[in-house]
Amino acid sequence: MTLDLSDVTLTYPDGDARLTALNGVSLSVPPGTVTAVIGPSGSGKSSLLAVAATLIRPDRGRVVVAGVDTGGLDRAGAAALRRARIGIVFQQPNLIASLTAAEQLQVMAHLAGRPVRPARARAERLLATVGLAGQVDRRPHQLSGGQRQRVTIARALMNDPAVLLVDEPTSALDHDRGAAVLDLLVELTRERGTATVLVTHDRGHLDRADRVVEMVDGRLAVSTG
Ligand SMILES: Nc1ncnc2c1ncn2[C@@H]1O[C@H](COP(=O)(O)OP(=O)(O)OP(=O)(O)O)[C@@H](O)[C@H]1O
Repeated sequence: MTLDLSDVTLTYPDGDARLTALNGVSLSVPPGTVTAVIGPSGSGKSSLLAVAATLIRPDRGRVVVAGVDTGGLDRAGAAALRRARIGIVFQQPNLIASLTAAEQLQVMAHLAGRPVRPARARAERLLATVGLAGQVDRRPHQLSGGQRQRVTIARALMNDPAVLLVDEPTSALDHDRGAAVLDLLVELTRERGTATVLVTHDRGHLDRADRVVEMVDGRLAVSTG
């Protein structure tokens, strides 16, 4: 498995007590597959992604990314693993206003310590893959909402991640554009062999996923497919 969470428990401080956001969650995601995570607001979906992304360390349990047990990493080690092996697409396209689409991707190469100039060609290829061949030199304000989300998907793939974590990618899009973005994510997952986890409220698109799991009150309640 490319992504393995076993018996993960995460709590947050809550006044004098602790709030349990994840309660003994286990999830394994094979390469080249999409696991959709659904569940009510506050059930722990974003917390699950944050733990898988190594952005938050769980209180208990194991998170293994591309064969690396992240429990043994310090902050710098986790950040390096994240940059090299994990692609993240957030709900809102968090692009840098002053940079062109290609430059948004080149920054990722720079952050991973790779040379920026050769990254240009790779950025252009990836943008073409997500249907933005003609938009590489446009800045975010010159792109539609769907195009901006495509830039963030291409950016997440820039360093060839093993794990792709996607939080509500269609929430800002209408039905057809949302469907197109999800089709693209499934296609890229198959082509690149990423272990993809997709948090979504949108039950209309679930048939695209290989598996659907449901979070309820910090637990993985139902698993289908
Ligand atoms: N930084 C934090 N500090 C304290 N409590 C938090 C923090 N982040 C989340 N929580 C709490 O943890 C629980 C799970 O939150 P989480 O954001 O993971 O849920 P979610 O399923 O992603 O919700 P939504 O669908 O509304 O985004 C909630 O009760 C939330 O209030």
